[in-house]
Amino acid sequence: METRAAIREEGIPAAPPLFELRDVEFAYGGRTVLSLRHLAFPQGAVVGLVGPNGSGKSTLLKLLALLLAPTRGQLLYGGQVAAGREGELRREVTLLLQEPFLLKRTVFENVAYGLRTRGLVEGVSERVEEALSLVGLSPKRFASRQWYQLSGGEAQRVSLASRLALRPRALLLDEPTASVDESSALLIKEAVVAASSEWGTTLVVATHDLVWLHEVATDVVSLYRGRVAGHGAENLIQGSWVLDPAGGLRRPLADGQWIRALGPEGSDEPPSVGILGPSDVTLATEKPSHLSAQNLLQGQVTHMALENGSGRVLVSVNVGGLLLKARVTPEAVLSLGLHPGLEVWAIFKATALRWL
Ligand SMILES: Nc1ncnc2c1ncn2[C@@H]1O[C@H](COP(=O)(O)OP(=O)(O)OP(=O)(O)O)[C@@H](O)[C@H]1O
Repeated sequence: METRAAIREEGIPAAPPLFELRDVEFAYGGRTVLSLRHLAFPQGAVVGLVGPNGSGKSTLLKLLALLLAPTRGQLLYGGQVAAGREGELRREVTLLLQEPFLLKRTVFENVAYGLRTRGLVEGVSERVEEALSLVGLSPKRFASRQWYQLSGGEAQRVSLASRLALRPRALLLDEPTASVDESSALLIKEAVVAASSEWGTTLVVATHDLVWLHEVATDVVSLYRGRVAGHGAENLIQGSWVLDPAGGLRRPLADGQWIRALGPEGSDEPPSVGILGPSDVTLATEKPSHLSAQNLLQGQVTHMALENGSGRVLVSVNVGGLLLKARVTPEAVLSLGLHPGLEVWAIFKATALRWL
């Protein structure tokens, strides 16, 4: 079956995903923190990893970077098992951490280091200059600076430049803009998107910058407690689910409204997180008079972003302090006159909520 799925109609074999995880588990000291049945990252894709703190994003990136090995299951790279090929693959895959790590040398030496360790002798200066320019650092002004003569944002950009200089096949980024100022963040985002479009670099980015992510990502993997909660902008509705006297479950919102859901079958304990797909949420600008859906929540549009993967618009609505995302067509945005600040009704069925 799998072989057939990998063959396109015209008989040309489809390229295997750059990374593929099959029944992968990872445990720290006996505690399983990742459990992934199947996950594939196509070549040239821009994949976002989202999820609350501790959901396993960094651990997954370290597995992809071949810095950790699965406790169980298989990681495939380019269709072949990665185990045993780590040294070779680490030349193609590079990970940028949240905190910049620089050698105690000049900017030039930092960016050139990886090229030299890979045996490149010719054209090192050109590659360093190209990489520095990509992250918005003038080679003239910065190449000879020492590592301690940089701001946090500049240091992170040098760190990124040292990876871009390698023209990696896969660039893995762990919250690359979390601890830098806005202008550095913009330059970092532009540089990684340029790497993807110029060299076809596969990007996997863990970030809380959802607006940017939905603009550039071809797929968004939502993690929760080490499992895939869904693809795309899933709403993870955590905490405080209680039994509803009218049946099912309900969760209070700060403004006195309630979300209603049907509980997972066969469980006496209220679950901790409900998953609601943004396509299951409908928006209305007037309160509907006839309604079969059990959830009718009043809120305010806070922001809107074009979702690169689907061509739809993700509309974030603040309902009683909870940010709920709805996926709507561009036509619906126009016909409803949606814009930030608008009061709307978010509508979804109690049965639309899934449980992890
Ligand atoms: N070195 C470690 N030793 C033991 N447990 C760890 C280690 N690193 C992470 N963990 C645990 O593994 C789980 C997943 O952590 P991970 O850092 O991958 O999550 P994350 O989604 O990247 O979180 P954050 O958004 O806070 O960076 C958490 O429960 C965390 O406490």
